[in-house]
This record gives sequence, structure tokens and C-alpha cells, in this order.
Amino acid sequence: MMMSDGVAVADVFDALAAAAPEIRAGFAGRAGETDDHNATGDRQLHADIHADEILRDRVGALDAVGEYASEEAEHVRDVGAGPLSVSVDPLDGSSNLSANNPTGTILGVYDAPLPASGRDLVAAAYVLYGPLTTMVTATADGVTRYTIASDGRRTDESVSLPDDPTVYGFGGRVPDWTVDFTDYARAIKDELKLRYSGAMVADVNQVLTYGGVFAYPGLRDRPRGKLRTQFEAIPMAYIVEAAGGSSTNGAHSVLDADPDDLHSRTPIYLGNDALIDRAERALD
Ligand SMILES: O=P(O)(O)OC[C@H]1O[C@](O)(COP(=O)(O)O)[C@@H](O)[C@@H]1O
Ligand SMILES: [Mg+2]
Ligand SMILES: [Mg+2]
Repeated sequence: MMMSDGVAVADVFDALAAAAPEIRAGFAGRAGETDDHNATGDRQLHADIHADEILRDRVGALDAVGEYASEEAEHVRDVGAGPLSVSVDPLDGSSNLSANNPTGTILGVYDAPLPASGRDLVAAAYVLYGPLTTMVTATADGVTRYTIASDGRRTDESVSLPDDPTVYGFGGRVPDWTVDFTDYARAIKDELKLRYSGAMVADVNQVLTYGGVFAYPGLRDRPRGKLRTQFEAIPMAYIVEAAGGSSTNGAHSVLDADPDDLHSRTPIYLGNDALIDRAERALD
């Protein structure tokens, strides 16, 4: 990453931090569904659209950003002549809103046009809308967690994955899991504590906080699982790897994924090295 890219990435993080209180303030009254579906067939909530509009306006306005792509829009949008491309899942786990459970925003910054490989990622970040609003950013220099006050003020601390794993969270219905993944899950459940919120950001954030493993596996009738390669898997894998952990799609690091379709899906397993090695062996 060039020095000028470093400044540009900081601008993207600042735009995300500025958007976060605004996105959160827009949750009230927006948990309902619209009549529309996104490119992967999910019914869009008013809150999904609202978060996307805020991010598109703020991130798309930056000089350094040339492309903006969202889970909520079919095509990549040209937003200027800048060298960076940004992918966003504007509201991750948005169906949690009706139960007042956590949601998030996931963002990836690439120095290549989208769709792009995980190896083109230069930075990634997520925001967690929990009891507090926190933003976790990752670059080649490491991982930082910011707590964002409603007036936008931020405090920060550096983050690394704890050595001793404590928690796990696995997505999908158990009867839909493969035999190999079911065997792996059975062993893990005897060792770690189940914590699953149904929002990837919250579930990965607790792995980063306590150590452990998050997975949304390939399913019997859906071998690529549920989570989106570009918008969810690659940025979250980058953050976990930058914090000292590992990622796999079952065969290799999620960062080796090179989606040719912007909205493709991938199985994903993230967390402490030893747990991810075991997942790879179990799924071999
Ligand atoms: O309800 P399930 O099948 O466990 O799926 C949960 C997963 O789906 C998601 O909610 C998908 O994200 P979106 O809300 O952005 O579509 C992830 O956050 C989460 O990991
Ligand atoms: Mg999501
Ligand atoms: Mg989403």
C-alpha cells in the first residue's frame, strides 16, 4: 500500500465512522420490509436501503473512491476517478432489527476494480450496532477497535485474537449441515460455549473478543452456504487474519477467493488457527 493509499483508506474509515450514528438513528421505524428483493434474493428492509443510501453518499463522495458496490444493488456503481473500490454490506443481520438484536455494517477497500480477489484488499472494517456502536478497522498495520459516541467522538484500542478460544457460533439449520461439518461441530460444542446472534458482524466480533470460531458452512443442498464472498466473507476474513487468526472456505484462505460474480456466496470458517486447521481437516 502506498502512503497516499494510507491517507485515502483513513478517509474511508472516517466516512464509515461518520455514517454509523446516522445509520443507527435510522433504525427506528425501518424494521419493516419493502416490496423489493436484492441481487441474492433477500427481501430488502427499509433499514437496508437507508443504510445503503447513507454509505453511498458519504463513501462515494470521497476523491479516492472510484467504485462503490453494495449487497443491496445489482451492479458496481462508478462514483469517480479515484483508485480505490469499496464493497459494503450496508446492514448485516438486518432481520435482527425486529427482535432488537445486534446488526452491523461490513466494508472492504480494494485497489482493483470489483469484483476483486481477497488479495486485492488493502483494508477492511465493520461497525457493530450493539449496546455500543463500535468500529473495527484492519490494515496491514493491524486491527483497531473504536467506540463511537453519538456525537461522533471516538476512543480506540488495538485488537488481537486471544490465544485461548472460548466461544463458537455456527449458522444454518443443523439438519442441513453435511456429515463432515456435523462431526466437527459435535467436537467443538464439547469444548467451547455456544454464542450465536444471527448477525455475522456480532458473531465474529465476539470471536475477536473472546477467541473461538465462527462458521457459516456449505450446506447439503447449498454447497456454497449463505454468506456473500465480496460483501461479507472477504472483508471479515481479512480482519480476523490481521488480528492473528485464520480463515478458510474449507480448502484455503478466504482471501484467496477471486469471485467472478459480485454476488457469489462462499462457505466460511473464521477464528483461532488451530480451530480453523481442524475445520479444514474435517472438511477435506
Ligand atoms: O439466519 P441464519 O441462517 O443463521 O443466517 C445468519 C447469517 O445471515 C446474515 O444475516 C446475512 O446477512 P444480511 O442480513 O446482510 O443478509 C449474516 O449476518 C448471518 O451470519
Ligand atoms: Mg450480511
Ligand atoms: Mg445486509
